[in-house]
Amino acid sequence: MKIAIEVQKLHKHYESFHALKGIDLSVHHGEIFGFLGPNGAGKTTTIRCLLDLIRPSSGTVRIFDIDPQQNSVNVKKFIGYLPGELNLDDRLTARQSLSLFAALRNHQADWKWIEEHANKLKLRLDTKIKNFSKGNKQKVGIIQAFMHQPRLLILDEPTSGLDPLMQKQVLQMVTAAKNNGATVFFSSHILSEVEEVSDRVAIIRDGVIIDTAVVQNLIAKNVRCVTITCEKQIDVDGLLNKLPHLKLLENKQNTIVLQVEKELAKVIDYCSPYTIKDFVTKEPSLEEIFLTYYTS
Ligand SMILES: Nc1ncnc2c1ncn2[C@@H]1O[C@H](COP(=O)(O)OP(=O)(O)OP(=O)(O)O)[C@@H](O)[C@H]1O
Repeated sequence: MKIAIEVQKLHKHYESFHALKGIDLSVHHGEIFGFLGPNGAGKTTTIRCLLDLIRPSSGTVRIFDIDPQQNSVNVKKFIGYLPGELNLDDRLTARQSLSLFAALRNHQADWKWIEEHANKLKLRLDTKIKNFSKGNKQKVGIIQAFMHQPRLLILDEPTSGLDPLMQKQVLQMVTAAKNNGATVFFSSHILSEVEEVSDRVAIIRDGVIIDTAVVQNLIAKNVRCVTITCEKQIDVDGLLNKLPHLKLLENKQNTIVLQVEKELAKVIDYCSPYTIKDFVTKEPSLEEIFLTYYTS
């Protein structure tokens, strides 16, 4: 398996604040890798270290086997990067901005591709940046990241500030890039979008990777979300004492919602004396699975 991004024991201190506490990551060639975490978890700090925009306190980064600290210019040539906060020159139009990005990369802009994608994103190329909303500026950032068809896309919250239709377009661009052979590393705190397009996902919280998993495996984990409604009020404390591995998601009047791994039959046995009126079980979304990581 070829590796596109390899990060080992990455630490970053901002003075006395320990923002990254030994991050290990390994992103395979040609995969879409979602980097999930709540605000302040360390996503942007990790991404900046990948691109050598900031230097880690310790640890190593390799991009296609190259150390970005040793070869920063070369590494950036084959990366398309969307920063979390993009600063564009207000005086330029979107078209002029994109021309500038192409010139900085010493790359001939592919205007057919740009115009096609500007259309899809409903971005007016001849409007000045100063007249753009936050979402439209984000679209310029997205196009500049993708437009030279880089081998590696590093996207910091690419759908931030976009409406749901535009978010979908961006996720389609991510998938199309993968289909053309690119590797995509993108951060997000929106679980559903990561679930939709990623092959694998890492969850970061407080500067620590708490899990890395294949999305399909996570979904296929034998975890079920169970909603049970009884005629009488269920003694939930008794249930949780008896089956301590259950996770109680909701408890409203005579209805409880549980995350259950193996104990489904025991839950039904326990609830039977309360006369079960309704019983629904479903696969949990990534959101429900990860909520347990975020809150535990
Ligand atoms: N330059 C800095 N100086 C001091 N602390 C910083 C600096 N940059 C980031 N931090 C802190 O490091 C932690 C991680 O920040 P980071 O921006 O990497 O998080 P994030 O996961 O990208 O969050 P968000 O989703 O809010 O963008 C936060 O607590 C943040 O306040």
